[in-house]
Amino acid sequence: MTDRRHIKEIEQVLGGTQTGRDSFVSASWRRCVELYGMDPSRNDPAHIVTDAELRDHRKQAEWMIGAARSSLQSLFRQVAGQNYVLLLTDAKGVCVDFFGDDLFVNDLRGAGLYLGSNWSEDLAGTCGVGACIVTQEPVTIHQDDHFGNAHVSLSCTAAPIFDSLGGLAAVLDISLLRSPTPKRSQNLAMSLVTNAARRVEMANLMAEGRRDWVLRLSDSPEFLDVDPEAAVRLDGSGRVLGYTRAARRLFTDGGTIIGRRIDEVLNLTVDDLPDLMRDRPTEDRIVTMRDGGALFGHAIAPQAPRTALRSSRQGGPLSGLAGDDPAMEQVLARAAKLARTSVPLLISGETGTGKTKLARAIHMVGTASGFLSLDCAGLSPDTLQETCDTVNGPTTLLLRRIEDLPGDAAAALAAILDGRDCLRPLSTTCVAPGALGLSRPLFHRLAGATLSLPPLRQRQDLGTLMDRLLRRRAPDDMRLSPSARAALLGRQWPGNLRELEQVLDVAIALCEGRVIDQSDLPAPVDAMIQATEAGESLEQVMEACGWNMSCAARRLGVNRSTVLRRLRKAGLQPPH
Ligand SMILES: Nc1ncnc2c1ncn2[C@@H]1O[C@H](COP(=O)(O)OP(=O)(O)OP(=O)(O)O)[C@@H](O)[C@H]1O
Repeated sequence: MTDRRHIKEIEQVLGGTQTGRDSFVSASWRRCVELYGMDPSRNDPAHIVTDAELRDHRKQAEWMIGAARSSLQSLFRQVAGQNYVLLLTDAKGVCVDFFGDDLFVNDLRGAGLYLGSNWSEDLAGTCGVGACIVTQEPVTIHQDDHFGNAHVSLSCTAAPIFDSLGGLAAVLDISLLRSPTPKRSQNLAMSLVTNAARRVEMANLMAEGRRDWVLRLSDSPEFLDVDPEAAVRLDGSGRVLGYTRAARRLFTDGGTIIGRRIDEVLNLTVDDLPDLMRDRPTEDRIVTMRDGGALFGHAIAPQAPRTALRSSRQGGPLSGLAGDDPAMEQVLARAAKLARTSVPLLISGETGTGKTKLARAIHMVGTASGFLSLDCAGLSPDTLQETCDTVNGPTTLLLRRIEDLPGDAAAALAAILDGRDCLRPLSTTCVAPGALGLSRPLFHRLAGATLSLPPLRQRQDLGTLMDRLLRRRAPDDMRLSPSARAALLGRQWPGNLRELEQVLDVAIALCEGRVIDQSDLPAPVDAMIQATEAGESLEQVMEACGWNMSCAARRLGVNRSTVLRRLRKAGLQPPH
């Protein structure tokens, strides 16, 4: 487009005519004339700050340059040989870092695509960086989208980078000196630059967050651990300390995000974060949102000493494991004191009492930064050795179900523990410690102290645990009817907390409305086993239940319509 046509189009846009330009371009042209008093016919050269000013800008942006470096390098490798230039500018538009082909340095410098150039809109007119700073959104300013004639050969695609408090910190720009005419030729550049900006925000949040929980979130399980979409940094009570831009989508009301509690928007509290750590399969780390959506979560535990989480009474992972139960209080108080030592711990209790969960919480409160988890059943000495060879610094070694450890692996374990002081074993077992049958040397290397978890039927905090699990696993306002609650409180729970979780999951799935009733509860495992063992016929069950469908359904562990169907099939009818 000639200079004259470009100027004419700007005049038309100012006069209110739609010329087919993107609206954010027209808005920027208007600002250039009406706000900054610019003249499109002037051929202003690039604005370059002085060396002293550049030093100041770079110094202020030092942390961002550090966080962005590796993302910029990898982005530059991706576009190598295609004549793209990468600019990192600060929030004022001054280029503080630069990657370009040395062959074109003079051309790039002349066009202002270089260190120290100032691309703020009030100086450079409509341009990628300037428009991005004003709109705080990714933009492509392609060729004659630029306001001044000096820049109309450029194509610039820019994405904002936000600091963890939500303020604009920098702009990442990818530019071409000469590009194909269609604007859509830059769609790929847009996707590259927005992804790179997201990674820079993530790197920055991770670098800040070593003393806090970080919860990373992704729509798809494949990318969760390698390239998550969003992240929040949380304090010990689950309040947001920092976030990446993409995490704004969680807080849809548009208010301030810092200081908000994560359980306002997600069905989890900070006590649930250990369940989202990397030792769990990705598919199991589903986080449901209060609005009904679901995401995959990856929780990263604090790495540095966490003074705020030291005792179970002060909040944190240990206190979240129990409500008001005297036996659990004693176990957790003991665990809190032992957690920060390097004493090997043996945690015993029936299946599903929460031994693994307690071990993770102890790791969280302790000082070791590394965490390894192994199931002992079928563990080979080679796998054990290979896993322990990855250790680099103080590490917790969680050994699940130590009673199942094969003999040859037991010998290897004793040797490994002898050779590596940095490994702290936390073992779990369903067998009483005295009956474990481990060799004496290995026993002493594993059980410096023991912790014994009570079965759920003996705990006095069953009601609190039910409420917490329901809040975590069910939609917002789902609750238990008084009779369902009483029925659950009266059960024996041979499968302990695991069984409780499963019973609630079934009830939530079967419940039609918002109130879980007795008929939504699966039959107690014991009753099912007894019914099968006693070989009760359908008729006997019906008689025992006074022909009450709901009662029979519960006793058989099926729903009412199944009972009805079976009755019809068996030709049974209630006695008149
Ligand atoms: N205090 C708790 N509050 C809520 N849920 C819990 C609690 N403790 C454990 N759970 C849940 O119960 C289930 C079983 O817990 P965990 O795996 O820790 O038990 P375990 O004693 O190690 O079981 P096993 O001996 O069978 O391996 C898990 O899904 C866990 O999230």
